[in-house]
Amino acid sequence: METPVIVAIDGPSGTGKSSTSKAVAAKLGLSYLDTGAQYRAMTWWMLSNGIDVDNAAEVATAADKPTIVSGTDPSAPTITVDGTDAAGPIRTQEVTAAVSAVSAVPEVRARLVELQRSAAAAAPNGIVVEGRDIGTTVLPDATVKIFLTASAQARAARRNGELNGKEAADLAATQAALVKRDAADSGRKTSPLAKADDAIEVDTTDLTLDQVIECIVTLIEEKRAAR
Ligand SMILES: Nc1ncnc2c1ncn2[C@@H]1O[C@H](COP(=O)(O)OP(=O)(O)OP(=O)(O)O)[C@@H](O)[C@H]1O
Ligand SMILES: Nc1ccn([C@@H]2O[C@H](COP(=O)(O)O)[C@@H](O)[C@H]2O)c(=O)n1
Repeated sequence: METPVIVAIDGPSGTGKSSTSKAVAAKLGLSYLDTGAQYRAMTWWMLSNGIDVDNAAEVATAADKPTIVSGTDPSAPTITVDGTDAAGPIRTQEVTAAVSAVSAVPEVRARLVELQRSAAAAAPNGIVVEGRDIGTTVLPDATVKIFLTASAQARAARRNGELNGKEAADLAATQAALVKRDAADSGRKTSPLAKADDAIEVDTTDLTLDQVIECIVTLIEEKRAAR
């Protein structure tokens, strides 16, 4: 049997990590894990349980309380918190605004990194794991490490495109929010958003999603062939 392939995909917000990772995993028959969804799930639980997310000590004490379970099928990824489907609630603005503070707390990271490593170890054919510190901290021995980037303008336009005219989104405000979250994620002490030294950087600004997927599938296949 072939050795499972472990793919780490990191990068700032809105660079295409989720869309790309799901498609690459589906194409190659691998599992898929969205670690951002786990930090969001932890944040949602904190907000729902009256924890002051700006009080790191309070967050640290509560970090081992919620039971967070991620389903790793790339065609139907799931996330539950204490048995409740959290896929919708973790995408609210309230959670997005609070998640960087919660994810900066070392006790939160320790708890979730353990879950992430267990998911990778349990994936029968291998896994694509996306986040901010997968290549640097969670899976430093990953077979392939990718660091996705894109200009802040392109990322904001992509995010606004998701709204399909449902809301009159202000492009400048979207961009400012993305840049603010990236700064918080890059500036924290524990496992900041960073490119691993051995990661391949792919600038997606002028690439279509299909081109990015193809590029990463090719990189993985080349690595596999060379093993
Ligand atoms: N290369 C691309 N060209 C155009 N649109 C793209 C490209 N890649 C992704 N998108 C779109 O950009 C949006 C953001 O992508 P996605 O959610 O995959 O990014 P992300 O890096 O996972 O974001 P976050 O870190 O905030 O969760 C989605 O609407 C997606 O369809
Ligand atoms: N490995 C990771 C993944 C995510 N985070 C934090 O979660 C936030 C939400 O991530 P999305 O991918 O869903 O946008 C992100 O802004 C980080 O604060 C993390 O710390 N480490």
